[in-house]
Amino acid sequence: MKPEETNSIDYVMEKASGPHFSGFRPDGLLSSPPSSTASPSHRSASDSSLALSDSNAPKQPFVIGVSGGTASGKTTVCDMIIQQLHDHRVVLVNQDSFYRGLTPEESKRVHEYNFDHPDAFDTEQLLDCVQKLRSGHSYQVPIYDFKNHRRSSESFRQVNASDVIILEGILVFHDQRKVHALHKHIKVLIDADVRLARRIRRDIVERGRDINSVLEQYAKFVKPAFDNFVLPSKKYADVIIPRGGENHVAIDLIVQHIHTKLGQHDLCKIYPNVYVIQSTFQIRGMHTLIRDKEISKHDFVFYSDRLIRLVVEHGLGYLPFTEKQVVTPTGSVYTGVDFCKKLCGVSIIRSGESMENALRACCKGIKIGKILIHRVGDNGKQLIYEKLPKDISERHVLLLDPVLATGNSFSIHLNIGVVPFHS
Ligand SMILES: Nc1ncnc2c1ncn2[C@@H]1O[C@H](COP(=O)(O)OP(=O)(O)O)[C@@H](O)[C@H]1O
Ligand SMILES: Nc1ccn([C@@H]2O[C@H](COP(=O)(O)O)[C@@H](O)[C@H]2O)c(=O)n1
Repeated sequence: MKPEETNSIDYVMEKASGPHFSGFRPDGLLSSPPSSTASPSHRSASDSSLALSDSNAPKQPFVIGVSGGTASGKTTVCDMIIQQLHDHRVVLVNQDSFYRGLTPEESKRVHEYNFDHPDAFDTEQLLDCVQKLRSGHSYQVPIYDFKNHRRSSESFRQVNASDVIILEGILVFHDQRKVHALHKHIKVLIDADVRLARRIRRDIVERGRDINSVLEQYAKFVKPAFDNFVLPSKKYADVIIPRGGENHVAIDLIVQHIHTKLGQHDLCKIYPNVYVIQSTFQIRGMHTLIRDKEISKHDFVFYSDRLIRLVVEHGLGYLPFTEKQVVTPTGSVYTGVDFCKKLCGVSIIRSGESMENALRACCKGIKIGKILIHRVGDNGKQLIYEKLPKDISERHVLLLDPVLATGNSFSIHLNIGVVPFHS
């Protein structure tokens, strides 16, 4: 196929007559969405693309600290960030969960207890938690009850390893060891009178307090601790969010920044309908072989071909199918699927002939209208992105040649991508 034909996707689309898609999608028939290096388990079964990664290595999570005075809107801001990062695995760790439980003696004199002093927290345990999550382990986070000032003895909240860890609390920046564990420091600042008003309402409604005890505690402990411990760390903040959760602009900017840090160059980030096939040792083994400069030509072709077939087979699973019933030789009815015999476009990014041949071989019995080949060089991801057709979300399957990335950094993240149909 000539390079100029790579521009003819529009032509293929226009030529296509009638609806291309049946309402039926074969998602349920596919294996469950794989873990991707980019946004692993958050992809739903209805996400309609896949890509194959050869890197099982867990990425270092991005760790953010959000601090600020009591009732400044820290939790609200974190919730908003988490909502916007829906395509990533994000966990919130509240410093509050690590309050030490009061001894019976302390409980009797609770009005004299300073919950706003750093010693009120089990900082060692909090650091242990952050450390474990950073290194990819899950953690059983305590559940703290503000009404009786104790941790639950039976239940924990299981927090799993994630792409982003958000650590939230009044004194997150107080301990230097915590500060060092964080990649970004965010401070929520809001007028003291607004905070006090919100705290009064919250503590009465949610934390079982009365107005007098809230005001007394505020004057005796909360305000002095804010002045001594919370406010001074403002100078270490990377981002200050005035007006808390009302500040949508600041929150959007933070989310954008996190997206960037998590790897904007992943194809998955650019094309949200791409997802990653879980890499197996067998796949990694083949990638290892084809990258080895000592490999013989015969073996290179052999293993590349196997990889290519894998991606083609996966890609074809995303073509449009309709439900079809057949009668088996024993007379029973089998409900299966049949390919919608409508025109499809299939784009192949940088094809040696092997990819196209594998596709044609795999497509026997399926009418692929046209195969479009996008030739790109293999020496730089930028080139690959530029060459990707802009309309890949519509009406055609796009395959990335697994050999494409051999030897360049792009391959570490993504070797094979299939961007299939959108319904
Ligand atoms: N922008 C806002 N407008 C009105 N109430 C708010 C706003 N942001 C937070 N609140 C309320 O203030 C209280 C404290 O907010 P929260 O986010 O839990 O603060 P923090 O985590 O800093 O203690 C909650 O009851 C919350 O519903
Ligand atoms: N048993 C407790 C524990 C803590 N507090 C107060 O909670 C505040 C921190 O929580 P925020 O959600 O407001 O950040 C802190 O100011 C403590 O005074 C409490 O009242 N009782």
